[in-house]
Amino acid sequence: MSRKFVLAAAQMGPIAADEPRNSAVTRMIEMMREAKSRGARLVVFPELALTTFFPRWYREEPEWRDRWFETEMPSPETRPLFEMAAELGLGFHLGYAELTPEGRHFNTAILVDETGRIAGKYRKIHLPGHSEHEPWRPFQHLEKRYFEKGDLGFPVFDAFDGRIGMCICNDRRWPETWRMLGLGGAELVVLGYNTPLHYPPAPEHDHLQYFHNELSVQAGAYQNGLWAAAVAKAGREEDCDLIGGSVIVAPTGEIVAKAATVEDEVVTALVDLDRCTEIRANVFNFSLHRQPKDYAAIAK
Ligand SMILES: NC(=O)N[C@@H](C(=O)O)c1ccc(O)cc1
Repeated sequence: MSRKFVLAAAQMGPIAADEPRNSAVTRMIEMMREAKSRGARLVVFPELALTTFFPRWYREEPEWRDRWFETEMPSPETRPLFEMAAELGLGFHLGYAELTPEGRHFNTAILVDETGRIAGKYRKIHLPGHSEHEPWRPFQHLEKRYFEKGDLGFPVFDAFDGRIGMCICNDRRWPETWRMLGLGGAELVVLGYNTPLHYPPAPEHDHLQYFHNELSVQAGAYQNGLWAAAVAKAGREEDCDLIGGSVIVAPTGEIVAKAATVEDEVVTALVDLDRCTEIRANVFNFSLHRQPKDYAAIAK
């Protein structure tokens, strides 16, 4: 049985603060049709894909925070994505802000299969930024204020005839994320990001933002012998420039597709999950070559 399929990365341009969810959903549905017309089986949307990147603002009112969160999935506004998935036979990955019935807030991503069923969920573990207002910054990065650390670990799901893992944005910079997913048997890792071009704590690194994105994703893919798709919300969003550069990366670490704009843009690649063994049976054959007894400090 061939385990080749077309994977689509659906980069999104900016979402304005006053852009309603149904507008973002309409943009996504258009990209689902585009992905399907190119033969895709799975389309990957960014982190927090339904709204603007609200952690850039400090506001104390709980009602202000909660308006960015989804209390159900699907909801009346997001159901069209699920219906389109089932109609087209096209799975998707979606990042959104999740408010649970118990009142917990997470930065979440789901994997939806070709029948429109939720096949997996992940809640972001490496929350970046800060939790208090820092007025010296030109914009805030308050993920540590508005979200709780994810509580689901790094799960890997059986879907698309393979093993699929997820992570979210800042998680991609951490080798532990990729190794946990690799140890879970992931053959494809999908993720979305909102990465500002300007990094206020170390502006001398601003010119490295695209490089660090590729460096992290290519290393994660190669060192664990898996495919990866990293998908941006990009462009000038409410006076904050976000990088584009969405990529699909092979288990060899090679970039096989890359977005060229900072707008809504679909890029596709033919992904053969069986190619993971090129790496996993050789240089990164975990059972032959890993030395976990010497890695104790990593888990402390
Ligand atoms: N949404 C994210 O997780 N974005 C992060 C990233 O790109 O890794 C990030 C981390 C620190 C910053 O000051 C800004 C952005």
